[in-house]
Amino acid sequence: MLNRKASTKNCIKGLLSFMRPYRTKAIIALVMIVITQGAFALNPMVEGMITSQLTEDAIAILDQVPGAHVHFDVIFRIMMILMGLYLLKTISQLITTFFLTDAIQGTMHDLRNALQKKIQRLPVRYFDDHPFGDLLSKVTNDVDALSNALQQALTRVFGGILTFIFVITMMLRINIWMSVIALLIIPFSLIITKFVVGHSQRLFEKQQATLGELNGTITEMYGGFNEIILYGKQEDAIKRFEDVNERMCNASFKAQFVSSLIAPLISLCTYLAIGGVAVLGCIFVIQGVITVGNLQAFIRYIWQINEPLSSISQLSGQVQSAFAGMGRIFGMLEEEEEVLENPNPIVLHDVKGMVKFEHVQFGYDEELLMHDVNIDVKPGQMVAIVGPTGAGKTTLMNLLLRFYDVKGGAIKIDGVDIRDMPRESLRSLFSLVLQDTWLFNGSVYDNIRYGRRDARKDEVIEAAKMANVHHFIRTLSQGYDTQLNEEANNISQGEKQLLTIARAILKDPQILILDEATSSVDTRLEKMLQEAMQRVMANRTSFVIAHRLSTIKNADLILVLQHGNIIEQGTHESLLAKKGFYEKLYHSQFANQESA
Ligand SMILES: Nc1ncnc2c1ncn2[C@@H]1O[C@H](COP(=O)(O)OP(=O)(O)OP(=O)(O)O)[C@@H](O)[C@H]1O
Repeated sequence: MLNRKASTKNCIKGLLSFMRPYRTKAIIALVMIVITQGAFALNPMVEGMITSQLTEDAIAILDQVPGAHVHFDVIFRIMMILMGLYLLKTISQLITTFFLTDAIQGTMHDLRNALQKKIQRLPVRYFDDHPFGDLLSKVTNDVDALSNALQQALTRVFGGILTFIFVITMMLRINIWMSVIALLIIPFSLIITKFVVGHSQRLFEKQQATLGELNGTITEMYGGFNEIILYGKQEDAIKRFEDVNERMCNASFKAQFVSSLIAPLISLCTYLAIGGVAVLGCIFVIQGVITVGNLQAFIRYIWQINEPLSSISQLSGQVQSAFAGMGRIFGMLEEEEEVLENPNPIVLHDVKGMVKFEHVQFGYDEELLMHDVNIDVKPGQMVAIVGPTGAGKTTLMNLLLRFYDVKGGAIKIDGVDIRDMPRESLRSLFSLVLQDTWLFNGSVYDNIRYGRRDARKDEVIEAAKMANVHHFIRTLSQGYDTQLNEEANNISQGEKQLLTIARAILKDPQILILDEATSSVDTRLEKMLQEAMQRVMANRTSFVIAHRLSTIKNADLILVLQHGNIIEQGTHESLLAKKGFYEKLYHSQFANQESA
């Protein structure tokens, strides 16, 4: 499934609703931008007044007009006004940055929180089609792109528009014909920008694609670091990397070079306009139509409109990527969430742990994987699930946890359909001990306590003892305070599993789901694991995806799965006596453990 993309209208509506709590700050920032640009536009005019005054005084002195002198008092007053304008511009710019940054970062903070909350409410099915890297990219890169564009676009686009309005007004006040020449820059700049952006866009796309390739190569190399060394492929790896890196360098050079042509080309137009205005302006000064100061101010105005024009291309790229990011962000926020069908959900109390699958039908897509699954588990029973790979063992557990909904029939716990229970309350009945143990960046203590947040330290230690992991933890440099790294690769697979068993014991769930590790561990650890598993399973309904002979032999009920359906069920002895599929599976998968 592709990423859902929100329409531009919905993106803007969504963004405005996220910005609403910060509207006062945003409005203050916008008003400050108006003041900044106003002050900016007045500067050349006032500077020109000084020049005009000085020229007037100089001419009078040269003409030996009686009483002629330099009017320092007037010049001083104008300079005071000028200083006031500089100060006003600086202060309003500072206030703009403060309020705008505050409003934008607040909005981005809320947006990231909303995305995170959304991820928690999305059905598990959503994650089948949306890779982790993609979700990560939405919460980080897309939000960042939006934040940068807002920060830049709001000040520069809004500021740029105001500059145009103010500056053009001032130019027209000075002289209409000079304005016509100066404003010719605008259409020429737009033509140049369109032409260059058209070319650079394709080059940037190529650069992004090569960047993706480069990232992919790096991820692949670090992911398979051990294998590359093992097969002696370091030279190949370096060569492949160098090849992509070379292409990246070429692509980036072309994209950057072509796009950087805009600013000098627009400046060239500006110089030509200045040339034209200077010639015409001098004639007008000689004719007394305008003052020298006005001519000076006019030339400064031309430079003022050059700046926003030159930054159009840079902004257009940023705005485009922000819109792309917004489409993905708001598209995800529009995704359908998990819904609870029953308006009056039933919360179970004093759960006994009776589990029933009644004529369950299920398929991940249109095609059914399970056609008619019936299971009846009594409270406290240990159920072993066996079957070849892809038979549907994990799927059975996914249905029990309601990660997916059945397409027919029902699953009941203590006689209540799990669809009638709130999802959190259903899932709180379970503990999972999986092969792919999930430990997070934090202390050993925190990792075990994840099973029950309010557990005391002595309870955590007790659970660790029950899980046979206490002694191991004591051998770690900082005991329970030892930090596990991100992938917990500073401890072994078996030890990780013991820690998750301790977590499950601490939670004391009504029902346990356990996926036995297929990888072999040393005999001592194996024995510790076995004992710990026995303890955690005692007196509660447990489902074990079984890989060990001892498990199937001890099971109260064995479910034999093939192609998604339960083809046989019973105890080890009864199933062996049947001489059916289980017997074959037993001989191929389990019997060899007898001799081991
Ligand atoms: N999220 C999913 N989307 C689509 N098909 C899936 C999904 N998960 C599993 N399947 C398919 O459903 C079938 C049963 O898979 P399941 O993971 O339940 O098997 P399993 O018995 O647990 O296998 P294994 O022992 O290898 O873990 C397989 O054909 C698998 O390809």
